[in-house]
Amino acid sequence: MRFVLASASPARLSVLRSAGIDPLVRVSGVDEDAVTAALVDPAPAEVVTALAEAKADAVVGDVAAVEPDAVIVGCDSMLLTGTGEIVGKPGTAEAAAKRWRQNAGGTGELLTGHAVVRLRDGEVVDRTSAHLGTTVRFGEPTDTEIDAYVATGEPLHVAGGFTLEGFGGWFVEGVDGDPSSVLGISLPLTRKLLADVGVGIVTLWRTPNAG
Ligand SMILES: Nc1nc2c(ncn2[C@H]2C[C@H](O)[C@@H](COP(=O)(O)OP(=O)(O)OP(=O)(O)O)O2)c(=O)[nH]1
Repeated sequence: MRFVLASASPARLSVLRSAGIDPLVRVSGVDEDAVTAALVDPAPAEVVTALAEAKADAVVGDVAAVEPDAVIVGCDSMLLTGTGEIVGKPGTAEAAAKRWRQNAGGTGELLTGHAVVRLRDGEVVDRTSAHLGTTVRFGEPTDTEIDAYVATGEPLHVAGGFTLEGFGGWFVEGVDGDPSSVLGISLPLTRKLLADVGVGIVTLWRTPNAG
């Protein structure tokens, strides 16, 4: 059975590879704004879960044609700020700097939606989804540090404008909860969701002597 990651995220791919999975990557190209706009007064967790489901569903046809027996995993991460705002990737240097000035010294909750779709003989036979929140405690970078961090370009393209394991790590005091979920995919939650559709994660691990 093949593990399919319906994501362009290098972080998600790295987390999975480090944990013994060599996914087939299929980028969904989902219009996240359109999916979100179709939701009626959604709670933040509903937004990330709906987006994860849309991403997984978007690649079912392509995957079924090449891997009729597969599990497809889609994810979406956003930051629920201390002021109750749900934000994605800053996209610009100005937005990233502003995000850090607002985050500094406070906490936020990094929400990651997860969706799993199981294919057998090219047909969807099961699906499940859930979200996970991880509390992030932000440090207090100086203006000089914020400017330098933004100048790396890193915060522009990640949810909430920070990373745990990259340049952002200097400015994150800690997390309460699953750190892999902050990187973009929760390993323990994905393990549970795979079990819910009858797939044991250890059956998907690369064999020890694989090249
Ligand atoms: N390396 C790293 N990336 C992070 C961290 N926190 C969030 N991210 C990344 C993971 C995702 O790539 C991105 C969140 O954006 P999305 O969930 O929309 O995924 P993305 O657009 O990257 O790809 P996708 O929509 O799944 O094809 O932020 C972190 O601590 N470290």
